[in-house]
Amino acid sequence: MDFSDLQDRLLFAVPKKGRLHEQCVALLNGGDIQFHRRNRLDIALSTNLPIALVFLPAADIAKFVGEGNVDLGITGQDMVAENGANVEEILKLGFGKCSLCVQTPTSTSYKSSKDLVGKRIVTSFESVVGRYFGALEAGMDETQASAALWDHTATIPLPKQTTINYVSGSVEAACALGLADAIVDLVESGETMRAAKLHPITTVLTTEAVLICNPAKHNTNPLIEMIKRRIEGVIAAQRYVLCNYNIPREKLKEAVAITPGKKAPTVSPLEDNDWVAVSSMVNKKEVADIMDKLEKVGAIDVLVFAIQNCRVGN
Ligand SMILES: Nc1ncnc2c1ncn2[C@@H]1O[C@H](COP(=O)(O)OP(=O)(O)OP(=O)(O)O)[C@@H](O)[C@H]1O
Ligand SMILES: O=P(O)(O)OC[C@H]1O[C@H](OP(=O)(O)OP(=O)(O)O)[C@H](O)[C@@H]1O
Ligand SMILES: [Mg+2]
Repeated sequence: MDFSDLQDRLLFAVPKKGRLHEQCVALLNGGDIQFHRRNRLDIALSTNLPIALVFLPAADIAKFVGEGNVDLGITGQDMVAENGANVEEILKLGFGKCSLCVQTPTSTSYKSSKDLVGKRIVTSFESVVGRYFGALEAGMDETQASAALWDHTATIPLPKQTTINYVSGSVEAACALGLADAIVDLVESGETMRAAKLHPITTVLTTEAVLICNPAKHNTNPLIEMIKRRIEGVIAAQRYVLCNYNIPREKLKEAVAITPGKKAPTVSPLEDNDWVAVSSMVNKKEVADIMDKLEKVGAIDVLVFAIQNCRVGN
């Protein structure tokens, strides 16, 4: 493969490994973006669309999209902040959710991030943490310092009193090894933090996986909007199920209040005039509760179907 193979193709970067990789591949499959990735090759040409998939470390994707080397990508919002990348977030994907937290040993009594000004911090998020402590040193409170991370126009001085040291992984080990007074790293379940005898002091930012594009490219290539709609459909299909049931006409209002649907449920007449059939999308997580409620108001033949794929209104 060489440069000419990529011409006239939309370049779409996805994490090559790690936490976001599998779910990204599931989105590509669900959206019928077909590709064959040859062993050890990080670029795969789509076999059914004018797209080239570029498999990159999640940490680099925001930078490549921001600088226009690739058109579209999936990465974490934390990576967008860390790279200070000028990208357009076009869709939140609902996975890779976690928080970037300031953490200290449980044996210490620091109460807030302000207490850590002048101390030694170890992190993989050198830029975000530098700006965060720079903002604290400049007199901002923690909420203002977090907000300033997303403000491209804010000029934040580098921290002068606080020492920020970079490590590429296993950040939680730094305090026990005597390298740091506090660390800043991602927390999801909290298991890693607790195992290292750390506790959270402040949340610097919350993050999830997002579809991002280069701002100059969004309106120039209709494929970007098409991919966004396809991925939205896959996510909605994962999130919702279709619930069908029969209900006495006189109870319809109560039942519809339980299953209002995305826009409105479909109500169809039955041969028996006293009854109607209802079909409605419901949130998968709430389905058992909804079925209990439907039964209580007199619904019968309640059936729940998985949705293979869908397109829903916004
Ligand atoms: N524990 C977690 N729970 C949810 N999302 C996470 C978690 N850890 C990381 N992420 C998200 O996934 C992104 C990529 O993290 P990942 O750990 O896959 O990258 P990495 O650390 O560079 O790779 P690896 O850990 O394989 O070396 C992060 O930027 C963040 O948005
Ligand atoms: O709150 P938890 O559910 O325990 O998840 C948080 C951990 O997950 C990530 O690490 P990862 O597993 O990617 O390892 P790494 O440090 O080598 O990147 C992150 O850096 C935390 O260490
Ligand atoms: Mg990791």
